[in-house]
Amino acid sequence: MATDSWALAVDEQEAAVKSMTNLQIKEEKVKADTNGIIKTSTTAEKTDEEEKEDRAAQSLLNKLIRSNLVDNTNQVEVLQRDPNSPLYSVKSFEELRLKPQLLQGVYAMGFNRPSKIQENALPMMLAEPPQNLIAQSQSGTGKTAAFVLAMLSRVEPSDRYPQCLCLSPTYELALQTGKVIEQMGKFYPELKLAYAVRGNKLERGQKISEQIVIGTPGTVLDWCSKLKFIDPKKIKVFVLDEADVMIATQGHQDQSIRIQRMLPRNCQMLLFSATFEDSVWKFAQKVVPDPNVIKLKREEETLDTIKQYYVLCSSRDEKFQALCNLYGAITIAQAMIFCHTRKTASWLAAELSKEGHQVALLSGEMMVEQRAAVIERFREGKEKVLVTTNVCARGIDVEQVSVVINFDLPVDKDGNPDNETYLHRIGRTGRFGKRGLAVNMVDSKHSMNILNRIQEHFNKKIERLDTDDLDEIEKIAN
Ligand SMILES: Nc1ncnc2c1ncn2[C@@H]1O[C@H](COP(=O)(O)OP(=O)(O)OP(=O)(O)O)[C@@H](O)[C@H]1O
Repeated sequence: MATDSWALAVDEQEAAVKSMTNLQIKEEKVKADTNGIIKTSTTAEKTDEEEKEDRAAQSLLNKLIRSNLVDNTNQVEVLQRDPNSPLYSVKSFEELRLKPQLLQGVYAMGFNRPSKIQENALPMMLAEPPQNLIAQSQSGTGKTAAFVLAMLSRVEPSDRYPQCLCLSPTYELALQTGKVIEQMGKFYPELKLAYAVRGNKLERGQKISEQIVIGTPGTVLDWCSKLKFIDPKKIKVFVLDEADVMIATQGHQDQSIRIQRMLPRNCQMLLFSATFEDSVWKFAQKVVPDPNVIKLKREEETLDTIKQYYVLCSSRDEKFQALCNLYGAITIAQAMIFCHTRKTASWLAAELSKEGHQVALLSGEMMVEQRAAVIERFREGKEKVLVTTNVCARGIDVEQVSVVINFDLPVDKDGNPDNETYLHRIGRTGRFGKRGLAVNMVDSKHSMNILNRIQEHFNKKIERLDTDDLDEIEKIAN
């Protein structure tokens, strides 16, 4: 499969960033910090809640760091457009009767069997006549691979015009999906892919010959209407990926609907989303007529297998001291330390480094690629401790983390306990029956009150821990 040279340049740039050492990143951070202190503290003093959550960045980050499927034991929920037609599901890729080149591509990617969502979604997407589908499941469950397989199955390589159109919310996400298309289609040398993204300028009056086009709504709309590079009437498969991220971006929703209106009636429409709020569902119904619907619930997080403690302190410095006392015990495994603000996270990482501990800092000020590099190193165990803020670490799964320290307890913007975040931070440590450890730092009456309310909410006792008592620390670590 051919790749445009500019796309290659982006790849190279990305690879260069990925290969940056953590030291470089840390040095950059230090520079940024020093500048920040001299200049102003406005960015540093923002709380987590004030930081605008950037869904596209979060989604890209997840894609960059993910190397395999996330585990999910929930049942897939299927709502058929025609409830009387038989429901097919497959347990192997062979059963799908894919073209041999495609099956080869699937195996070359190391896939042995379909993921949970793929078991049901693939037969539906590949059925004749084509059926429309709305699918929702959390990130990392195999949605991208599923629709890429559907597009590659429907495309006719000898026809030299666009037949499949895929919309992504951002330039970077489009490139990531493009990579999957290239990997899976690598035994199809005649198949070509075009990127309809800003900066990819074509000559006016040109018609593109690539069979698959992936791009962002604005540019795709221009290519279909104003510039007429694509004849929308010839599109057989239309994919709208990351619908929840898409509608969070101003203008994308309208542009997507306008594109969809130009497509022929018999074009297969597929929409994917990691979450399914009402707004996403309304949008999905506008762009996908007569859909089948597939949903896979998130894996539930529980506090059952987690030992929870709190440490009573009277100031931030005392919290730091308590953390240092605990340090030996927590670094037996890998630990994540959560702070409320970027400023505290930077301070804490710097202080721990001064003590000679090797820690990684994940901060909202970093570029997505830098963040991915930090997480990658942490996953590889190059650092055993990761200091971060909640916004930054939301949705990131690092399976081997078994210790979570709440340097600051999670609170919402009104200062009330944020139980959901507490569960999400801690719950991940005890997954798949593994035992986990959570330590909460409490430094005021107010935070003690928050802790009590968290205990009440989950109806689980959080034990007091004395970090000066070495025997006790030893006990919790084992
Ligand atoms: N059947 C499979 N067997 C093994 N690995 C798979 C399979 N399907 C997908 N994967 C891998 O699992 C990871 C997650 O898959 P994919 O990116 O398709 O998930 P997703 O649901 O689209 O996630 P996101 O919402 O973040 O885009 C990828 O590394 C992908 O290569």
